Amino acid sequence: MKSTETVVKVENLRKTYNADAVAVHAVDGISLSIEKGEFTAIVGPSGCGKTTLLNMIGGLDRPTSGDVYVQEVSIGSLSEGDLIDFRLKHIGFVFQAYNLLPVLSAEENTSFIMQLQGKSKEERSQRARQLLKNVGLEGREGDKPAQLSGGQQQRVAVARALASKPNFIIADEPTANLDSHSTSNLLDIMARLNEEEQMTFVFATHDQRVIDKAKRVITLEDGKVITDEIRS
Ligand SMILES: Nc1ncnc2c1ncn2[C@@H]1O[C@H](COP(=O)(O)OP(=O)(O)OP(=O)(O)O)[C@@H](O)[C@H]1O
Repeated sequence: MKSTETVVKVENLRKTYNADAVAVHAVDGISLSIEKGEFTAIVGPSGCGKTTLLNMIGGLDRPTSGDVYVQEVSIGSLSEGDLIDFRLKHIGFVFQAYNLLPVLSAEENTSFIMQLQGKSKEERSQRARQLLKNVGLEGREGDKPAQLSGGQQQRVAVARALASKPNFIIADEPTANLDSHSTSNLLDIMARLNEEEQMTFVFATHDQRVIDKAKRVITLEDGKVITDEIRS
């Protein structure tokens, strides 16, 4: 039997918003595990809780109750400062809007997290260049985001997410702003990183092209998991 390594475990997770005095159960009692090497899509209609779930898994938002374990650390029990350090080391993020720093070059955007981690200039530069090469951006290291297409910017965001050698990458609607050519290029890169380096990806997506590539599809409705399908 294939051995598995759990990278994320979610236990009875809930997030309730009380906007306008009406309780919205954005995530309503979800328990699941993500294993190393998964390529998982979280899907479901708008408002079903995908982003809220991902934000709690990534430690960007705190649950109302329940817990998230990353590499067996209960991230809910970390102080704000420790959580920031933990995220930097263990979790990579790719967002719909790329979120690159406009004044920094592709290489500087990629190496920024390593700078926060105190890595030497030489190590940062070497790794950033290698990562940009891996996402097909050799020769564009000095370009600022405005000089790159949306697809190229998103590939810088993937390189940046990989920079800290995270345990997994969370990608919230990463293809929402991309044309079909850039989407297929980005998906091929992420699938290759998944196959060759066992990098674990968790997507929130509406995009059928992402869903078609996923090895596991978790469907949410009203903050609950309604199906969890592993594909062979
Ligand atoms: N900060 C907030 N304050 C109040 N309600 C919120 C907040 N964030 C999310 N919600 C509500 O929680 C529910 C889940 O939202 P969420 O953004 O997680 O859904 P989603 O599945 O990611 O949607 P989409 O596919 O449109 O991005 C929605 O009803 C939303 O209105």
